[in-house]
Amino acid sequence: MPIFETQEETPKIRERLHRVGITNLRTVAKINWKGKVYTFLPIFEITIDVPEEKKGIHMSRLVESITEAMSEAVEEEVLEAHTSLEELGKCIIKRLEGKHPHKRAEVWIKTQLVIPRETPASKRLSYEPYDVEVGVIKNYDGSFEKVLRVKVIGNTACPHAMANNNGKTHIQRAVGELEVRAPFNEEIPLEDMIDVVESSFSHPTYTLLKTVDENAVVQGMHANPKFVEDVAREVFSKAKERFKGKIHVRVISNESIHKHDVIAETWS
Ligand SMILES: Nc1nc2c(ncn2[C@@H]2O[C@H](COP(=O)(O)OP(=O)(O)OP(=O)(O)O)[C@@H](O)[C@H]2O)c(=O)[nH]1
Ligand SMILES: [Fe+2]
Repeated sequence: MPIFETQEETPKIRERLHRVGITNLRTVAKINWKGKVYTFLPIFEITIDVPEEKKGIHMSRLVESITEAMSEAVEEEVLEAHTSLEELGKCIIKRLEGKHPHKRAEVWIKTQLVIPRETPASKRLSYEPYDVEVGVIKNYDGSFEKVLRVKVIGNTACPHAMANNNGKTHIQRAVGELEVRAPFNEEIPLEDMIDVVESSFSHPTYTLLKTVDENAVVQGMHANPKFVEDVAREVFSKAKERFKGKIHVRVISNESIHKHDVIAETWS
């Protein structure tokens, strides 16, 4: 049964589209992260451009590029294939080049990193989850850039209430987001980006807290009161110092005394 390649027809309305493809695709990815193989369950978005004279793209070829990159990893036991999420993204685009003509491509990988941490007082092991997103973009000129995003949950103790209530204050969880956009070969470890955000709150949060650890967090928060603006400024200045690229910071504090949140955002 012949297949009619309707995608190859010329559309009635001739407009170029910069991003067409697959989003919300869930699959598995194995990454050799510093010599240890980790399994991720990421959500992928993969797009290419469509020229004005083409009606559509051959969607299945984008999925093939992802699944083949995965199986290549699994078969070759991921010892050299993908040493980072961005390497995996670039490998998928390289596979796509052999499958589907295009000028511009993007692969976005959204997942969680779980990093072992020590609790502040009892020094127990606690596994801390962080949302991360890696975008690999092949521009029309063939250059590759990447966008790295981390989202970290910390807390803020309000300095204003503390100054006006003999040391008593309101404390809330806060979410810090840091994005760095840089040329592909720039060395920017996601875990360093996470450290920059996590060290800028009144205090980090932990999954495991024994009473002695809880005491340390409470003491630490009160000793380090921060506005949402203070957290954003600190993340921004540390990120500018440590990472070469375009920096974007956004901090939202889930205020414990309001039914709304407060936000602070800045970028280079
Ligand atoms: N361009 C386009 N494709 C769609 C759309 N909706 C579904 N499809 C996809 O069309 C795909 C099938 O077309 P192709 O990918 O070209 O499959 P094929 O022609 O058998 O495979 P090739 O020989 O590699 O071209 C399926 O994966 C569908 O998901 C849409 O809105 N636009
Ligand atoms: Fe096709």
